[in-house]
Amino acid sequence: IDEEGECSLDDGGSCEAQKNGSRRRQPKCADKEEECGTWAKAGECTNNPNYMLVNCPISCDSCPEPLDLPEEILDLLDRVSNYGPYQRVEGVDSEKTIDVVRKTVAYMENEIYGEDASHELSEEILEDARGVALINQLETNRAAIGECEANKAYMKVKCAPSCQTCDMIDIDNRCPPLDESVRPGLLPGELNSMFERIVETAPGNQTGEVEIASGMTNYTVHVHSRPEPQIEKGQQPIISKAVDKEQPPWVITFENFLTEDECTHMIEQGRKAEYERSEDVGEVQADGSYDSVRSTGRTSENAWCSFRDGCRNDTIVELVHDRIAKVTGIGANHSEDFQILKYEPGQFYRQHHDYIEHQRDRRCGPRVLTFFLYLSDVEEGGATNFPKLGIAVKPKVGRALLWPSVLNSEPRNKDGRTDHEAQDVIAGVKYGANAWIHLHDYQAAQEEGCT
Ligand SMILES: O=C(O)CCC(=O)C(=O)O
Ligand SMILES: [Fe+2]
Repeated sequence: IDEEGECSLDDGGSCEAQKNGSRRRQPKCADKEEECGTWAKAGECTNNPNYMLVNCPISCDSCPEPLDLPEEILDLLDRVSNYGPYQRVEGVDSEKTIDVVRKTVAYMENEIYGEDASHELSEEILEDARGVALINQLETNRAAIGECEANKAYMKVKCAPSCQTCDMIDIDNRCPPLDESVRPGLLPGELNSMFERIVETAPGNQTGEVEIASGMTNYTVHVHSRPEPQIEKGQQPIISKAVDKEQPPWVITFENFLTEDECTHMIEQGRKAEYERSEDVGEVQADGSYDSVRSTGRTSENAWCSFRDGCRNDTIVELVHDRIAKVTGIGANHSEDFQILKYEPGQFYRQHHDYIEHQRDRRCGPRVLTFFLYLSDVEEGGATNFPKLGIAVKPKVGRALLWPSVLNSEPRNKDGRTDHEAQDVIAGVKYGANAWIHLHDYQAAQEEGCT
């Protein structure tokens, strides 16, 4: 402390503490395992921070700076360290954040680890509450600014301790089974009748004048593959798996499904949401979600057109979702957010199927249809090829491609014949968009973290 009574040296706060006359102590910061040092040397602090920063803070050099804080808060921070890494609480929301920390610690000590705790969460899930959903700075801050309510699906699982929702980490608690009385997007037999109706009613396929309904375009439909109608000696179409397997699946394209302006607008929306390297579905996590993994079979970039970036509720984007819903007869709530794709020369997506097995038994149900939109012309390459069907569709601005991932007789089950690939773009840039349509309400399932 200098002559004017001010602290002239930056000594990490010790002088300030002396000056204010407050007592100073460091939160108890200790390694909890003997192997901490060895693990830290092996790089585990960066490879496995969820575990290491909680259990080996000394070896990871993550002990907090000496703090000039009241005893009650220091004590609180020590108790937090039983469940997550040390945190700094600072900034404009620090009062609210400290409140969240108080509630969180009490919740963990009593309702989760207390002697009278009545939950039935497994060890694995509790581990997850400390790992994936550990109490960290970011999550308490988010909880403090009301994110537990505003961003429910994510927060209740990924920030469960701070939102006091650890029971929600268990997918069985979070996602009760779907009400059997809810009508699925397709009943057995409706896949064929849907495609037949789409072909028959395409405005561009009509002879004579047609009125284009509001929000719709004057598209024409081309059939690349279809099952021959199998009509019982009377009138009813035969709905059977045997017939499904004998007959080729539907693949149709739409010309002028989108206007050029709509295509440009969607590409721009993708830019706002930011194109990033595309990923595939990875491994199941303790909370029942699946992580995403980079794969060598898919080298494009994509952007999700979600509410988060104001994309899904963009006027044109909504118009396109509604157009697809009118054509398929399946509500836009059954559709995932558009995944807007960008392929530069040399980029591709190797042979795969869009059906995701684990979703068959989830609230959203499986993907039943892919409505694929071509948003740009491509100079050379970039066709969507169906190797098992001998069909290749070239990109063209405004064109759309529709195919099923499931069987007409069993809309929950995969039709393995609609494997496809995005061939290498050779010259130009290809933009496209996937709308994956599910058997059930995908948007509702997504909001609950149940996909
Ligand atoms: O880009 C294409 O033509 C198809 C893309 C595709 O199959 C996918 O994203 O699942
Ligand atoms: Fe695909």
